[in-house]
Amino acid sequence: MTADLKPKLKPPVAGPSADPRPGAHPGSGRAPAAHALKAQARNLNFYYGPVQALKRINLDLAEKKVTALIGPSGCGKSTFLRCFNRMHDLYPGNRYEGEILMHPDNIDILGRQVDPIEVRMRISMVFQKPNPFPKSLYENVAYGLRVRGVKKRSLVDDKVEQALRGAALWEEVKDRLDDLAFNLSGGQQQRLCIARALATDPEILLFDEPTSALDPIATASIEELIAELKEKVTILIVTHNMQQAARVSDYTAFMHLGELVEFGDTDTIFTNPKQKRTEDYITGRYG
Ligand SMILES: Nc1ncnc2c1ncn2[C@@H]1O[C@H](COP(=O)(O)OP(=O)(O)OP(=O)(O)O)[C@@H](O)[C@H]1O
Repeated sequence: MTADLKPKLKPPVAGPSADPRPGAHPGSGRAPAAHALKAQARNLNFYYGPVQALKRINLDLAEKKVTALIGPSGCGKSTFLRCFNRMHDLYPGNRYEGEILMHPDNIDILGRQVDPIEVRMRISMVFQKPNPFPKSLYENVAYGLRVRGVKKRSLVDDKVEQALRGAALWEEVKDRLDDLAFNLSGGQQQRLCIARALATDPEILLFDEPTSALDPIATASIEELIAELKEKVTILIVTHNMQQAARVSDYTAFMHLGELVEFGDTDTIFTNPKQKRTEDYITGRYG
């Protein structure tokens, strides 16, 4: 554990669930006991000032698996995702209730004493539109390391190469690391943002509709990359594209009006949902 992330000790969490039926109740998103847990949202409420955007969300993230968040526009997917790296702290009036426990440390990452900057090192985010900094490729990837105070050039070089390899971009850019990031194609820029997110060795990667601004070929390469990345990291992805959720995820959570309606393994959610609202959504009856 990193020293800055001071643990707020909680009683040990006794396995994923006493209830073996994932998503058996609205608001219950428990991963099957077969998988280790990386994080758990517990009774999570979130408010934008007076507006409650998340209502008692309970969701488990299985370690080194991909969990997709689906649901109609405005249901709270991005709001939920952003709780995981404390993005909402940047705006006054936003308020969390409940917990997000990160394992194995069992730390509540929403705890006041936990440094949000350190949370963002361990839980990195990739946004909808590629958003590289107006800097060189090298400096984009090195950014998080510099924030962490890593100065040794050889170490930064190694980490930058490792992250670019991890994002399947190294071979394309290794001879032009000093070029401006904006000179890359959209798909390359998104992979650069993934490399930037990987450079600090995060344990969880958050993707907020990472391919919605990309063409089908670039989309396919990001989806392939997600399949490779889950060997190393736990992934939570928001997507509007249900085929994408079905292709890339192991688990799917369906949200509606700020609630978690149903959670389960992706095949089951798409072929045999238990809740009518889920079925209506995946069959295109609304949303
Ligand atoms: N900054 C904000 N201030 C007030 N309300 C907000 C803010 N951002 C989002 N909301 C509200 O919170 C609710 C959830 O929004 P959110 O963006 O999380 O939904 P979403 O499921 O990600 O939607 P989309 O699929 O359209 O991106 C919506 O009712 C939205 O209007």
